[in-house]
Amino acid sequence: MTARFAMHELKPWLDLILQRRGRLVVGALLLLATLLSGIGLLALSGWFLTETALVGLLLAAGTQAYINLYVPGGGIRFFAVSRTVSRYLERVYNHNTVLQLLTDIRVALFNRMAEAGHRDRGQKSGAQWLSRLTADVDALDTLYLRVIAPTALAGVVSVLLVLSAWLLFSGSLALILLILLAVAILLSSWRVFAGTQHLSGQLSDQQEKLRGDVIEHLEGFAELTAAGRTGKHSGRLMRQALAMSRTQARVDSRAGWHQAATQLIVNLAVVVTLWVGITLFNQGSVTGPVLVLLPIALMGLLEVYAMLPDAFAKLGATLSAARRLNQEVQPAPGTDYSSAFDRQPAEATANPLEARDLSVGHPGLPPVLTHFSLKVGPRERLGIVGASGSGKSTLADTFAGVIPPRQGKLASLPCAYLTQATVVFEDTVKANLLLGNPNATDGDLWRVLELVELADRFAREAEGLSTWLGSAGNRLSGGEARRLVLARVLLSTAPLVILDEPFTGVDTDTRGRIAPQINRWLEDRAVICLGHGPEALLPSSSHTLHLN
Ligand SMILES: Nc1ncnc2c1ncn2[C@@H]1O[C@H](COP(=O)(O)OP(=O)(O)OP(=O)(O)O)[C@@H](O)[C@H]1O
Repeated sequence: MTARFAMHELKPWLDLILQRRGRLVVGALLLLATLLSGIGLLALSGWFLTETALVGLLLAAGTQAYINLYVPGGGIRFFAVSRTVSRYLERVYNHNTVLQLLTDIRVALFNRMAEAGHRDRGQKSGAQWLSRLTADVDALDTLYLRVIAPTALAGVVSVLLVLSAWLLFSGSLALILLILLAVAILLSSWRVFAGTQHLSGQLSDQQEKLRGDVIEHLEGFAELTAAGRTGKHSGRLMRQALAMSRTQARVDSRAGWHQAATQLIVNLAVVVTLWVGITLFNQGSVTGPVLVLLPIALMGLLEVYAMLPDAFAKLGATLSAARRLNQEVQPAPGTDYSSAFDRQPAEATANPLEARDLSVGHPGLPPVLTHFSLKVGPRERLGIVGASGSGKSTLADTFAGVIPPRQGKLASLPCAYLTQATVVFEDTVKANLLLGNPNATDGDLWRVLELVELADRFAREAEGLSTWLGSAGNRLSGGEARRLVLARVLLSTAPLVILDEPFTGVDTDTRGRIAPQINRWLEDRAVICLGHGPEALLPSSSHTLHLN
């Protein structure tokens, strides 16, 4: 990846980060104050020790000499205190900034994902989403604190030390230091990035894959155990983990070598400065204490240089994170069918749903149904039946606006949609139901639970409507979970209701009792019900469409 391409991937996120440039500048100044205090402390202590040693030698030789202990002593205390205080403030302030950046990035990401439409969201596993929304976002939020601020700081402090060398020592030493420090910065930043970018990106992909596979392993543990495959499966995970740690070791080794080389160059700068200083001292151009001041200050510079290789070794992973997130927020080419989908306000159309010459299908795949036209009138009951794979759910997803139509025109009033998948959120019964209608009262919730024959089930629980349903509703049976999500959809007041296989997992007797009640509950609304056969539908379908 070229530098320009790298910048292109990072640009939207950098623009976002730079919106807080006031905080970034204050944070960088606090970092600078910490570093300068550290360097000041080292340099002044070195100067002071040398001065006292020289005065001691003079006194021992019987020569009269004196030293002012108070001014340098006060300076050393000042730097010791300012270093602690600025370090503390810098940590608190910059970590606060990073948390604010994290919020900005998450909010921007969610907004842009919402703008980009639904697309093929369902094709990614939960683990992949977890990776996108945590690891990838985290990689971006540390960009400022790990990469931008320390690099800028290393540059500024290096320039200050070069200027000091020029003023205190000589122009030629300043030139040599300028070259050595520039090489050190390039080596610990750009060279590390160039040498680890590919590996670091690979590492981030391996981490995402391993995380997903481990979650899948845990989720499918019962099935794997029943099939006697846990050993083989975990062996595969171990091999993946091993490959990942090998990549990590290669990244660390490259960063380590560059770190060693950087330290060598800075130490070389120290030796050169000392050597030039001794020559100048012998010529009487500098005093002994000033001679040690600059080399020790250069050693203090190592503190910030040491941070760079590790940060730049992770930059490749940050770029892959940015690339993945950019893909998430941009509509994929050829999948923007927004013009074909027209969700009109309730009063704009007489019919809750009208489809004309519609083609439906999943992005990137051939359409499942073509030239499909349909009108659903107010209070109409339409049944759609078809064999497995005939395209019922794809059609329902299109009607509900989850996937855009491939061709044709679709106009629809707002709808309540019961998908084929039973999705129960890790929350209470009440919170799960209120998703269907946030204005529903507790009385409404009990009524709809009564309708789907779950009221007794939750009335028996000590917590009633506040009963916690566990991860993915795992405290419910399959049929109970289905009836709960059905209740959620029934609570909605949308004029159109789409029910995809509403009774999956519900026994025939219960289905026979609750289906007529659902009919009455939805009396005023249009209903599209989809299933494999007529028995899966609501009993009162006014007509039934057959898909092949
Ligand atoms: N998320 C998806 N991405 C890509 N293809 C899909 C996706 N979901 C379904 N398909 C494909 O689209 C076709 C229609 O599937 P769909 O789920 O609409 O059928 P269905 O009639 O609802 O089947 P079933 O009764 O088994 O639920 C199938 O060939 C299926 O493989």
